[in-house]
Amino acid sequence: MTETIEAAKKAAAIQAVAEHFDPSATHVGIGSGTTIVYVVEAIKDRSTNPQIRFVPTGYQSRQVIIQAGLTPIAFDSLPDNVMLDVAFDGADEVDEELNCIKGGGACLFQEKLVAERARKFVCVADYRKNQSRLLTNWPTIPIEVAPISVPNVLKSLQTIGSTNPKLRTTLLEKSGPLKTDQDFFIIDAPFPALLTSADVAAGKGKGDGTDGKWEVNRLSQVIKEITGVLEVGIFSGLNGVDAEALRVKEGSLRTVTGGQKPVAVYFGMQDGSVQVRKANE
Ligand SMILES: O=C(CO)[C@H](O)[C@H](O)COP(=O)(O)O
Repeated sequence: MTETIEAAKKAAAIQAVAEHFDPSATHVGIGSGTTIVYVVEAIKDRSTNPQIRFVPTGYQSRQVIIQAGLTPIAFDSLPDNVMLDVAFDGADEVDEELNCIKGGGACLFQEKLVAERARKFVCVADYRKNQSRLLTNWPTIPIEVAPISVPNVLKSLQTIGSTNPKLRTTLLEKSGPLKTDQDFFIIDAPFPALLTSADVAAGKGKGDGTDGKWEVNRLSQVIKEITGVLEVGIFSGLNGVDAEALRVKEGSLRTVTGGQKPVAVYFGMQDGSVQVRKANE
């Protein structure tokens, strides 16, 4: 089982890198988790530009870059006019519209910053993450919160329909809440499976939570508005390519339009094949 999963992650990583990593790229975002390790290995095999710099999404991600003999650069030292050519990351669950749940490994805030800064954001995952709706197999939405706000946020989440949101603790329960790279906490909030925007358009629900059902984007916005929430582990909205097109059209700031959704997700399957889900297909 573990061997099949690891082989699936590796196969997906190799194909994603072959199709989206240009060896002449100058700046590349690197996400967090176990799958990203295979992505970095594949990049290392292909990279020909000694000047290339890798932007990590946290401590673990930075270590993966360094251990591969590649050069990290901090997100906040990127010059204003520099976009990442591409960013790769894992995901905990992905729906039909390429909305993702992330944060299973307690990284989500820096992952979102990096995804939004990339011209192309590409996700790599194994078959367990491939679902038609979010919260099918993955049980909760990870939410990064300021420690002092935990009771308020838990109460607000219950008000909007999360049955039993919980503060994430370390594996050793006695050592208390798990801390993120920002020294914040993570709350894991269960909700019923989320509607896609197509579900709402097709009249399968309003998606505003009134009947207990939330649409992905609506839920993400409502959680983000709770005081004390730094970031929500739902990556939705536009993908980087569409966000860039809108930014150019409107002359607006990139961060206004977002760009958190991947342009493509590579799923390593149980039989060794790779299934690719792309935007606008
Ligand atoms: O969001 C993340 C970390 O917070 C990871 O990208 C996500 O949890 C996937 O991890 P893995 O590749 O180990 O399955």
